[in-house]
Amino acid sequence: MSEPYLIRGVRVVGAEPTDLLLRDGVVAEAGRGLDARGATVVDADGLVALPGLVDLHTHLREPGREDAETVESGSRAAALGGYTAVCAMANTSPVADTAGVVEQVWRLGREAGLVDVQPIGAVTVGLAGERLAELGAMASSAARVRIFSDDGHCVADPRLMRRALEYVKAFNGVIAQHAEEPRLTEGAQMHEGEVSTRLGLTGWPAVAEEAIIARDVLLAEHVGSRLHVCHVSTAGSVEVLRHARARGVRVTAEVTPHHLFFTDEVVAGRSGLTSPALANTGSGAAGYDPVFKVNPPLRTATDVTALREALVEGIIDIVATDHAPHALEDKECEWAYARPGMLGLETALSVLLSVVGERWDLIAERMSRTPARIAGLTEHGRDPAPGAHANLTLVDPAARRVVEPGGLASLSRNTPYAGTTLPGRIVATFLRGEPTVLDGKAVK
Ligand SMILES: NC(=O)N[C@@H](CC(=O)O)C(=O)O
Ligand SMILES: [Zn+2]
Ligand SMILES: [Zn+2]
Repeated sequence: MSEPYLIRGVRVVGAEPTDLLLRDGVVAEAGRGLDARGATVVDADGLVALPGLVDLHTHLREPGREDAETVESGSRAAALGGYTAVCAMANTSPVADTAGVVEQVWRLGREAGLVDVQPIGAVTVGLAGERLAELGAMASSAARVRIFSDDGHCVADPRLMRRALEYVKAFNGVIAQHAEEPRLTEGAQMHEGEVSTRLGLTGWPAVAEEAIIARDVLLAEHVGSRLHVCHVSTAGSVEVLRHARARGVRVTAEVTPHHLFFTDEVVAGRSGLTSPALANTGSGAAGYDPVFKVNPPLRTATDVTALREALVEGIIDIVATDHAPHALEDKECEWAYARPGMLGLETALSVLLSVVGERWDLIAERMSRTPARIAGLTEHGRDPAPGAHANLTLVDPAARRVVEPGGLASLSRNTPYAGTTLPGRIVATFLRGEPTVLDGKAVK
């Protein structure tokens, strides 16, 4: 059993300061002026406690690309970002399409012991989009997989998608779709629009995303299954989701921090929004910087505004990082050859703070409670109150920091926020009452 911790004077989800006693993995007591009784005291004056953040969309790269990230390094990045649980995407090598691979990832997560690593299983064998993977075996494995995704690829075949949705109903699973009609994005390099025309890069049209979401919400409605939409990036997608919600379709959706923050203008070397958070964006001044290459691509200011409004309104349920580490040789090369994807775990909370301000209840809802519910992670996503598992993070909202790629715990360096000043700092994170981060540093 872990030693007890007394967190002194913390504002739980922004409320009036109180003390929290963490003992035996749970919040044992809450209230002012608690007796330390041998517990280690953490002075949390001015800090806000949030339920430990839960990321529904993380790429950990193990097995296969341990040079870019491992379960351990990604877990450390997650803890430093305030996370207590992450869902690990299946596009590893080998692909997480069998009980064996998901159990391996799950076990590596337990060994690292920094966050709960919940593996996501592939929908199709090898992500090839041809036949269903062993969904049932992954669900009944030790990893207890409930989310399935071919992320990186779209399950483009409508009949396969239908069968996957039907199959996972038996164990209340969910299919997380990377919505991209592949025929509409062949050779695509960035968002299709004014900027792509100016730069002479092949465009990735918004309709390639919207068409798949429209199809999938209709399929989910038809078979009565749960659908989750990964990294929603366009205003049109928000409208499709709004329509589906009104019809009572069981669909949830995520947006990434980067789609809330950047526009396609950064590809041309300019910041596209007039938000003060963007005025100090330090990187990308030269244009064509592959750090901004991502799938789906960064969109227009109209899209960013629609995504922000949808997140506040709840049409988009959660923020998920799509943390996508890539080795130097895959990113520091010509735009066309660079892999898509950017880091996210260590900056997500700060980015959301810069976008929505100190709306702590909204932040807790979108970054912890709802993602925990979608993933079925019952030990997570509960506000720190007596009886709850002691999975929480302490944030200093007054702190500011300049993001330095070399200072990140991720093995990769592809952060789009290099040189950017962001608000907020994670001071401590606790997983079942044990600190994984203290004084802003990883404990192990
Ligand atoms: N987002 C990305 O641009 N890349 C992701 C795959 C994905 O999320 O589609 C990756 O695995 O690198
Ligand atoms: Zn994806
Ligand atoms: Zn992804």
